[in-house]
Amino acid sequence: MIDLREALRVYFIMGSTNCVKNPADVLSEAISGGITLFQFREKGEGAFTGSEKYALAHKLQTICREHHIPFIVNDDIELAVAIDADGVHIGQEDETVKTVRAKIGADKILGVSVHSTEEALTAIRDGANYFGIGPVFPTKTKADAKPSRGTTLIEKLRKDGCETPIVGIGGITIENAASVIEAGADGVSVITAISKADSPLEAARALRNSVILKGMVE
Ligand SMILES: Cc1ncsc1CCOP(=O)(O)O
Ligand SMILES: C=C1C=NC(C)=NC1=N
Repeated sequence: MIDLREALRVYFIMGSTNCVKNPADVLSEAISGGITLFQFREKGEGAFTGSEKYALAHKLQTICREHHIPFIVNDDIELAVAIDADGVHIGQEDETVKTVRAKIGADKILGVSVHSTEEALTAIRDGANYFGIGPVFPTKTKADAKPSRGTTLIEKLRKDGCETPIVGIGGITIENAASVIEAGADGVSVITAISKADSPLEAARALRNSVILKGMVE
């Protein structure tokens, strides 16, 4: 298993509907800019389905493999298993953590979105490897996102002694990313900040510089 705390540092998420340019080009640029992990999230209005979704997933997975970047699939467990993704990310409304862990096996990465201490405890008990916590700041990307809550829950979990790797999500930009790390998250995950940038490469690089602690190995 990779060192998840490091892998979560600059966590890029996207699907075809988030991109202005060709998704493969956006991902390649983001990797060149220094993202540390990628999540394929093909969801919402106009998203691919079926064989087109599989084809795009495989194409983006190939790019990640070439650069040794972990490839995570959002929600679609069947797809993740079919293409041997490095892991999956699920929300509270998807299958249970227990069921998903059984389907993907012990050595895959399993991320879970949590919105409370109770959800976090259950996720850990059932085999989650990291938490996605948000929306931290207001976001327009996820239509049904809960109200943004800042870094309150991240700080609370850390104060209560939670050691589980955490990534913040929701409205994170180059300007506010450092505050999410300072609150105790191991990394930041973004869609818009990179996928809609004129230069996804420059955006990824700037985001990385804002969250990589000075002195850490580049
Ligand atoms: C998938 C998801 N979950 C909570 S907010 C969000 C969307 C984050 O997108 P952006 O980085 O563009 O705000
Ligand atoms: C909803 C989400 C929350 N957190 C992460 C990391 N990914 C997601 N898709």
